[in-house]
Amino acid sequence: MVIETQGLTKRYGKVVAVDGLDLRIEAGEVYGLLGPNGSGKTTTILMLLGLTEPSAGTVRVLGLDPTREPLSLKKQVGYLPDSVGFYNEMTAWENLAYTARLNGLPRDLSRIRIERVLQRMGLAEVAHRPVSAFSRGMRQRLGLAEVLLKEPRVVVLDEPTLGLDPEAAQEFLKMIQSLKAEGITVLLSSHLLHQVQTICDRVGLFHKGKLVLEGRVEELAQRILGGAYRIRLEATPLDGLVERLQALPEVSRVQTDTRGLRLEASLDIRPQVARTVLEAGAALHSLSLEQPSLDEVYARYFQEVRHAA
Ligand SMILES: Nc1ncnc2c1ncn2[C@@H]1O[C@H](COP(=O)(O)OP(=O)(O)OP(=O)(O)O)[C@@H](O)[C@H]1O
Repeated sequence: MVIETQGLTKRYGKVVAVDGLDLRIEAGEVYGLLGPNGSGKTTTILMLLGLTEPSAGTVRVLGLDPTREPLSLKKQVGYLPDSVGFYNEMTAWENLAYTARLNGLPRDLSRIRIERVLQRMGLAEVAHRPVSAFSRGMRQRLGLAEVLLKEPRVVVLDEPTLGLDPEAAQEFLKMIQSLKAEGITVLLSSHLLHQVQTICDRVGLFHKGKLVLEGRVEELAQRILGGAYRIRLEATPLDGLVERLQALPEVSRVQTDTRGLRLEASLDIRPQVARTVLEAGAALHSLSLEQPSLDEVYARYFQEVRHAA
């Protein structure tokens, strides 16, 4: 087990930021800590890194106690905080060289590694430009390059896609995923389930400091939402459409609301939906894939729990 916590708890006065967390993450896993603002993700990360001390419970990362052995831990665990600070007037290369020096890397080795990480993060061409000219996406990639300089065994990323446009976010997620191929264990936090679900092996959903749901993404989406895909459409007239759409084998439910129809389906069947609407003689005004929000997953989860009780 690369990361293991038992009963991990952090209190700030009366606030219980993290409440009795039992987390087990294996080598080479990409694990997503998910949850709304204030649910305890950052506090958990800080305890895993030894940057804040637990109020109760135990933490082991690579077998080390982060509070007692912070230096050994820091050598093997890379951390990308939600906002990375660079020296703006320095170039990407100079920033990395500075970090390498702080990490005590010999000059020759540091040169080789800097080349490698810049190349890998797609920053080789801008290596000698000042960081002040970098976009948020480039800064994040430089942040990850910096983390990879020490060739860590574990990488922890706090809200890595925050503030990135969808394309930059996808690109960055792919880079994170590529770490897995090298056997690096990745822990990332996010409140965007739909964004991270493509790269995580497992996710844990936080709610008020507690891990309320954990598992493989497909299982969760399938289990909690009954269908991984939400399709929204506007068409006129709606008469008879609900029945026709309901009859599609992939569709598990159809709902009408003020904006039109909403389907849940086991696959992305937008082409079949379009065909069905047109065959019904209706006009199709819009058709899109809706991503389930994390709140919805929670809502459904609690509904299910109540129902079971
Ligand atoms: N240093 C602190 N002092 C007091 N309370 C804190 C401190 N840090 C966090 N908290 C509280 O602990 C709870 C969990 O916060 P945390 O930052 O871990 O959540 P989060 O899930 O990371 O949220 P976000 O998505 O906003 O980053 C919140 O209620 C927060 O207000």
